[in-house]
Amino acid sequence: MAKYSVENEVAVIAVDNPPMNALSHHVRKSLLKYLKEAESDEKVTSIVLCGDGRTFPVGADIKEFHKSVSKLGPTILDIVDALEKSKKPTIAAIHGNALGGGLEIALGCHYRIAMTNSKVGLPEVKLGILPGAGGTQRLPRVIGLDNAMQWIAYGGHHSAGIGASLGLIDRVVPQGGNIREHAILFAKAAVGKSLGQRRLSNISVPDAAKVESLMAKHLKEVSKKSRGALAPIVCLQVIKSSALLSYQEGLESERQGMFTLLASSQSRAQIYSFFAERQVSKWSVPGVTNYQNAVPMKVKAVGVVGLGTMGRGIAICCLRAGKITYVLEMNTKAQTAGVKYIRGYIETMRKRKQINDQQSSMMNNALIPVDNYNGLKNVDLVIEAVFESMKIKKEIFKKLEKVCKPSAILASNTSTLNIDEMASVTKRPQKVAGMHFFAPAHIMMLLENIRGEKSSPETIATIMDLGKQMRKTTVLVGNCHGFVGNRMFAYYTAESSFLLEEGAYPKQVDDVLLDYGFAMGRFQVGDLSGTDIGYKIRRERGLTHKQQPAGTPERKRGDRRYSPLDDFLYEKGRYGLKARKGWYKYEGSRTPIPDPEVRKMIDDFRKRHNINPRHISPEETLQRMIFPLVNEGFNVLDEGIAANPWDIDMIFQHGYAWPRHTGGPMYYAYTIGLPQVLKVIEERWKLAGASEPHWKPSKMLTWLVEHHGNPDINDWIKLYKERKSQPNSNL
Ligand SMILES: CC/C=C\C=C\CC(=O)SCCNC(=O)CCNC(=O)[C@H](O)C(C)(C)COP(=O)(O)OP(=O)(O)OC[C@H]1O[C@@H](n2cnc3c(N)ncnc32)[C@H](O)[C@@H]1OP(=O)(O)O
Repeated sequence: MAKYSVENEVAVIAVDNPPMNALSHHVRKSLLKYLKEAESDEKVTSIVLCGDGRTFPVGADIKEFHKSVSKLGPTILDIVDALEKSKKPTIAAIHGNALGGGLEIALGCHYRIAMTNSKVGLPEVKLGILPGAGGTQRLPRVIGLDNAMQWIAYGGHHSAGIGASLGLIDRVVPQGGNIREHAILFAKAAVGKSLGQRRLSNISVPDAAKVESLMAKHLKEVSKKSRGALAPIVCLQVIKSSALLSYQEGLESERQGMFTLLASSQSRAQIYSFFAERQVSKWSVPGVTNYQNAVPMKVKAVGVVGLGTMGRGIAICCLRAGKITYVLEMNTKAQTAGVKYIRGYIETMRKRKQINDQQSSMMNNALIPVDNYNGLKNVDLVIEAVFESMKIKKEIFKKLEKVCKPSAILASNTSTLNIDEMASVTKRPQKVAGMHFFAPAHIMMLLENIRGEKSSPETIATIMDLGKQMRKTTVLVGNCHGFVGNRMFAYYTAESSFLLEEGAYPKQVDDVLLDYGFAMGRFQVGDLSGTDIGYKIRRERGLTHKQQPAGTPERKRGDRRYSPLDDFLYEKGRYGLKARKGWYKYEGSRTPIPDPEVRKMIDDFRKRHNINPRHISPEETLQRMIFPLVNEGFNVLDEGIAANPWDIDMIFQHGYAWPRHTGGPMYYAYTIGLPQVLKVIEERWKLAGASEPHWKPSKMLTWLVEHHGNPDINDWIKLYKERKSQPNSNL
């Protein structure tokens, strides 16, 4: 709804639709009604449009998309038109955020004033759509084509100050000012002034002459940054119309563009992702506890054990979240290097204006290096971040048990190992959990939190809350080898090496993944993170080529298929980008170049094993990489290791850079259709057999297909659990 009042001859229309004042159908109706009322009231001389509560409208109601209610009039465009056509000056009074359709109605107003700390932007591209209420045509007319392309094709939020410097915001109201009062004064002063040039649809695009070169520049950038995504490209094409066509023709092109994008599976996937991101914080452990009833502990001081790459990144996350951060590293050289890195990073953030001087000195003061376990006696929570070895981790947990106060939570940053086994060496298993950060920890958005069998509700609530304070997408999962992300990802990696054995080369596989939308292929990523990482993990598990007793078949571990190609690569000193050679070679830049030496290694291997290389199609490559991972995703759901398919999808989007426009592996499977996915998995299982158990069709996937075909992704868990809980379900 909206609220209407008249103050000192100024009509004030305040949108009132908490929490974000989204422009839902009932809001649009009420807005248009009050606009007409203000227009026809002779006592009203000008009109202010604002938001009640937290913010100016943040856009269309995303929940209405793909539903018939979104089409019910009046549309946002009807409101924008009414505001612009008004004979009385209209002023948008912005506080909080004016985003998407919210900014578009502000663009319909003749003037815009904004609080200094408010943000403006057209982020629709992130939902796989475009600004559909004239924003693609008005924004370039006011801030120029180049800026509008940048704003719309990337969907960033911008400060009111930037908006003012580009002519979008007419006045910035300083901190502490009352936006409504300022707007009323502004509106009074605007009465009687000509509105002709204030109507943005009347003016022309200032840098229209540069349209072709700007198009080329932005198209190149978006194709690199959002590979495979449709929306940024359609946005650019539609913005181009603002420079070449009349306003009305441009609007028609916007309408067509919106139609195309709304019909695409990409917009559905991105809208799903928007809600999934928010949904994961509403965690629950069925029958035990959930985000609403568990109370987090207050965490003032955190300890980080180990100052390697992970420890450093985690310490930065803790400092940024305002924690006193004790970093324990007993090796003096490693400690000096680690502390230098952290302080250097704080300085970089200050220089980039991500933090101010005061925040920088607070973070520096809060960083406390210690060189023995006693130094951790006052912390509320410790995160162990040492090498991935159960033996070492257990020793650390025993020491922590002795020195840390009884209330302290002991967490491990393990990426694969059993949390319960670590908890078993302490007297406080209820206070033990996993906090799996992804490298580089201070950059990657994901935190995969692992609840142990005995983790208490308070412990779970505390690690989830800490993730939120670190501004990470924080997902709660259960305990098993590799948890959710690495357990599923293992099959993606394994299949990629099997593809090399059978006929593909690294670039061929990577190209398919790039076409799918990944920013980097599997082998490029391997080189970037270092081929030594995987090797050390396999060595810890006794799997590497060199650890096998004589006579062990090269391509088997136990009764399972194994590809030793990754081991051979490492043993040749090809550690990846840092060694300038890995799956690719690197000559003076980070550009991967296919290397004949790697090709020979693969060819020799095939000859030794009498493998006749065959052509592997892009379709087969993609299916072989993604479907086993999806199949394992269903096992993970079946076992309750992940609570919902969107938990898995968020792990992959934020931890493994899975292309957002596909929604993630589980949503992608839903888009393809579960019956089709199952068919491929079943065919492969027949071919591969017991030595490749990752192709064994998941019970949950099979049951869903048999009984429901391709049910809505929101119903998977409900349908399956209902059936599973029935007696004699055999599930
Ligand atoms: C013919 C078509 C014509 C015009 C089309 C226009 C297209 C659009 O306008 S699309 C929408 C564009 N706007 C956005 O994408 C902004 C979306 N919102 C956000 O980015 C954030 O919510 C935020 C405004 C930056 C605030 O962030 P934060 O403070 O972290 O709050 P959240 O947890 O994100 O949100 C709280 C709560 O509000 C729900 N919500 C937010 N925005 C919308 C929305 N536009 N529509 C519906 N619901 C929205 C969000 O889901 C949260 O709900 P919970 O139930 O509490 O999880």
